[in-house]
Amino acid sequence: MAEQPVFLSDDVVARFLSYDELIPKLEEVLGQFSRGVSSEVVQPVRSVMPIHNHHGYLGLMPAYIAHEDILCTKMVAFYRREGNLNLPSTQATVLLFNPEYGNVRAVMDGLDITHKRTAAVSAISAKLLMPAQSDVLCILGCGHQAVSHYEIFTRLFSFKEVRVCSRTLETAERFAARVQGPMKVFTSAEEAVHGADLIITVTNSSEPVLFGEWVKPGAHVAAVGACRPDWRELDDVLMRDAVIYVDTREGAAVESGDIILSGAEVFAEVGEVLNGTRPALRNKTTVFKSLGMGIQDAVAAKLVFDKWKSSQ
Ligand SMILES: NC(=O)c1ccc[n+]([C@@H]2O[C@H](COP(=O)([O-])OP(=O)(O)OC[C@H]3O[C@@H](n4cnc5c(N)ncnc54)[C@H](O)[C@@H]3O)[C@@H](O)[C@H]2O)c1
Ligand SMILES: O=C(O)[C@@H]1CCCCN1
Repeated sequence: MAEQPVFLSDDVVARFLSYDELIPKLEEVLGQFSRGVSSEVVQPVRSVMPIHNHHGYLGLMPAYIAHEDILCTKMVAFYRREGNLNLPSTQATVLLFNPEYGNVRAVMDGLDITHKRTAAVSAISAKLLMPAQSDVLCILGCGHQAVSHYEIFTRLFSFKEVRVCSRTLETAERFAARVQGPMKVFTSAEEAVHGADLIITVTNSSEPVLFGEWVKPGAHVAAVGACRPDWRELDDVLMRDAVIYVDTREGAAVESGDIILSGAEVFAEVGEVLNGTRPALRNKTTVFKSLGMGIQDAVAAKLVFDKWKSSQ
């Protein structure tokens, strides 16, 4: 008889998921994905269904990684929260399967996985694309993703200054109280961005929050929000002037309003840069447009499950 699934709550997942193990696994799987051998890494573009009554969407993100025999799917609900900020903007559940039988081995809360793997992939892109001398980091948006991005970026790189700015001063100050470490809170996004070498956009805005004329030439932008074809975080000037990198070309062509509506051309997938088949143009202004991939959740879920299992 098939084993019964275990449920791993968010705090258990958080305890077993470390960036140190996650980052090399993500680099490996992003490279494999971009080699394009479809039988090795299977990941269809996620299907996304609207939840009309609540200004939300439900995304289904299946993935199979053949050589590691990982079969997984994440279900993620995400919302545009205009008014009630007490409601969460993202909820996620990850199912890890036994690929041979098809039964579910583990049901995991998917929030910590989503926060860490997204920040880790942005850090991988930054390692490849940010200016060699990067002194100033600027984070626009002060929610959950801002926290995980702050954590990993300040751990991996050393900045002379970290700036944050959100839609309201209150959310930026709440963020500053929540994370450990120095930062300057700005009330103007334009002032926060001025002179920054590395800019992370992690907002739930559907209108541009970052404008090309503010961005220092040669800077790197990791753009994490705007995951719908009619949502924007970046304006046309930035999209036109920068070299555009993505996690998946296929996903970007279907889901990224910044790419679709600006008509910008995608230069490369981050996996192609990791594989050495496309260059990292560090000296140019670069944008990494992140949308999130099921394979990223799959490698994270397997790490968590294996560690949990060996702790039993
Ligand atoms: N690319 C990926 O893999 C991936 C993964 C998870 C989440 N996301 C997306 O990342 C974004 C952030 O997610 P989160 O969980 O941190 O959300 P969150 O709701 O916790 O935080 C969003 C933050 O954006 C701020 N904000 C909204 N409009 C703004 C504006 N115009 N200027 C500055 N700040 C503004 C809000 O005040 C809030 O601090 C969402 O769009 C989410 O869908 C992407
Ligand atoms: O890949 C993800 O997990 C996210 C969830 C929210 C919307 C965008 N993509």
